[in-house]
Amino acid sequence: MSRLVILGSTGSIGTQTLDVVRQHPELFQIEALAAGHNTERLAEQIEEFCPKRVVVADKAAADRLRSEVRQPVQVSYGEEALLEAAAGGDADYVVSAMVGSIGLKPTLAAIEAGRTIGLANKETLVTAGHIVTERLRACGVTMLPIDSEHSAIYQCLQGEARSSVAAITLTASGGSFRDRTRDELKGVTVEEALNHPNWSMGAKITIDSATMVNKGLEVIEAHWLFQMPYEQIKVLIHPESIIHSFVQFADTSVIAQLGLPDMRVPIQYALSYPDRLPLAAEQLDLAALGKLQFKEMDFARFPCLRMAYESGRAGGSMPTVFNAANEAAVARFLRGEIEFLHIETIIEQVLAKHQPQAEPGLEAILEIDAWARRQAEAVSF
Ligand SMILES: NC(=O)C1=CN([C@@H]2O[C@H](COP(=O)(O)OP(=O)(O)OC[C@H]3O[C@@H](n4cnc5c(N)ncnc54)[C@H](OP(=O)(O)O)[C@@H]3O)[C@@H](O)[C@H]2O)C=CC1
Ligand SMILES: CC(=O)[C@@H](O)[C@H](O)COP(=O)(O)O
Ligand SMILES: [Mn+2]
Repeated sequence: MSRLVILGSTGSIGTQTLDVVRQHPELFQIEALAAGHNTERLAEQIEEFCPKRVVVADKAAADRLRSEVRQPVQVSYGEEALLEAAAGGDADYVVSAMVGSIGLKPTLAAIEAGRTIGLANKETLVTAGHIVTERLRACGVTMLPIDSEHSAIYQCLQGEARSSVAAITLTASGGSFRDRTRDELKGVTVEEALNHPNWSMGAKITIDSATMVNKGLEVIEAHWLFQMPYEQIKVLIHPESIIHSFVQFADTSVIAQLGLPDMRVPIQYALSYPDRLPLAAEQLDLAALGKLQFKEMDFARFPCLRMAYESGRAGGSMPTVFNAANEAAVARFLRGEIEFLHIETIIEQVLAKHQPQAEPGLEAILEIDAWARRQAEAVSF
């Protein structure tokens, strides 16, 4: 029996993680749940999964939740409580599925406490990859990828010598605007941007997918997860999201992982690794699909991917700035304050203003993250 903490339980990944738990009650038990403000959904999760403790973002949410739940559960709020939930209790596994670099500190707390990590929150590795990987090594903790591309690569690498890997390729759907020219991106609405062709995900990652920032974050995530130089990390457009990613080996062999776009597959793999469990989900039918398509990545069409590679290669504090500027810009777009194309302008301007630091510690990372957000908020159009 594995005892789980889910950070971000009310989100897209959180609820799908609970669906996996629902399918295997004999294997997984919920120790604690953490969420932001969606107390209605959290109350339902408490009723069904009986966690010992739950944490929400602030006092108002905690008060609301206390009035909504009938069964005994410890309800607390704020950062300290979040870190305690990530590290405390009898849990052995923490699913890191909050959105944004706010997930960094609780993920580090879980690592320090020796919990196995299932990582959906890619911003954690992008923001502080050098710190997270050093802490994983020092604490002897395993981190299993949940992000679909990284889970695919992880699966393709099983039993393979790292020295035989020539390159890894992350596939990209192209996002909500993949059939539009840059000219046609002027004036697109939030609603249009949130209409992902293949995946149903939270708002922030769906916008990231449309700007190709998501793939950029994933390139940096792959660099840290697989200790792979950027020259060996490639991106290919694959509109169907059936091949979740693939590895090319020295002997020219290619191993890919395929499946319908269903995040419960990589989530369950991360929870059950190294075993594979049955999952009540639709089967892939290649004959019914008939064909799969691929297209070279166009870096001029998607400048955010170019900026992500540049930030990743520069290293140090640059990926922190890339991520934080994007988070603030996406929030502004979702609030209706800026145009879609302003997201990339903001990232570019904030990156240009930054004085890079080579090996920032955690305090410096948090300050740089906050600085980049302030700069991104201040860009006017
Ligand atoms: N969705 C997907 O298919 C995939 C997602 N990912 C990554 O997984 C992560 C989560 O994505 P997704 O599930 O789509 O996002 P969602 O927006 O659907 O969910 C985010 C979760 O984080 C919680 N949260 C937000 N702010 C706070 C806070 N201040 N304190 C505590 N909890 C907070 C939300 O709580 P509440 O809603 O209650 O406020 C919610 O539970 C992201 O890093 C994303 O990039 C990676 C691959 C695929
Ligand atoms: C499901 C998942 O892992 C997402 O990160 C997904 O990859 C988004 O799709 P694209 O970024 O390929 O549009
Ligand atoms: Mn992904």
